[in-house]
Amino acid sequence: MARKFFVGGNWKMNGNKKEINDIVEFLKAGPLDPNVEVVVGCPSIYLTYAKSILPSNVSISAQNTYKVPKGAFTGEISPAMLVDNEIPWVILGHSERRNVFGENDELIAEKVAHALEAGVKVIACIGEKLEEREANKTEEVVFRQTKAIADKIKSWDNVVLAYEPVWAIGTGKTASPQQAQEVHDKLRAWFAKNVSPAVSESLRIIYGGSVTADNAKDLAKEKDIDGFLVGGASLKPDFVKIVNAKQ
Ligand SMILES: O=C(COP(=O)(O)O)NO
Repeated sequence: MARKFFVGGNWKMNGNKKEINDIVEFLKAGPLDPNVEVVVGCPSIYLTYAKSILPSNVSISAQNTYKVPKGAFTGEISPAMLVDNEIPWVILGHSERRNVFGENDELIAEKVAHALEAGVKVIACIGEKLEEREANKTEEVVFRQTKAIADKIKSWDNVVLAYEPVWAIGTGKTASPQQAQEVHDKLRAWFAKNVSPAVSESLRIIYGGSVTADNAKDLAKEKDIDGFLVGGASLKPDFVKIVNAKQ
């Protein structure tokens, strides 16, 4: 079964209503490859506003949720609140949640499990730091991060896995197609051994880390790269070229 190419935009803590209007305009103008699933990750406060003006061929994602439906967790939002507002996706485990806000594998896995149980689809992020790659620990790290999630969830049907090497995020130092493909291939082999051959084959594993209109086409040619999670470049019209990288 062919895996539908998936391109996520991660706006991070960026945007205001005017800038969101501008983004929506270039998404509407496209034209977006109809064979690509496009999802934009929007700051929580703008989710319902952005959803109300996005074109129908672009879906929307939160950038984080907590691990329980409700309670005394000041500042947090829950998957139940996303469902209540018809927000279908959430990004979880982003390296900035891990390294800036101190989220560990266990918490991220609990968040992923709870979001899926609540009916929210998940872009689950993993990736090694520069010092871990330089110490030849890339596989050890991404397998550990992935296993933590696999140990808590029953199905990968509503998960897209984003491999985002931390050393490539926001740095302009994109992983080469070979570097990214190598890790995606190892991850797919990990799923075949530790989850199932069917999940290994059907799971979309996308790459994130300084993806641009200039490098997206070469990355998209790699057989185990099923799309992208794009930060900075998702705020600009070139994001359309990244969506269309397979054309
Ligand atoms: O964090 C990222 C990637 O960000 P950049 O494209 O800006 O490297 N995606 O979630």
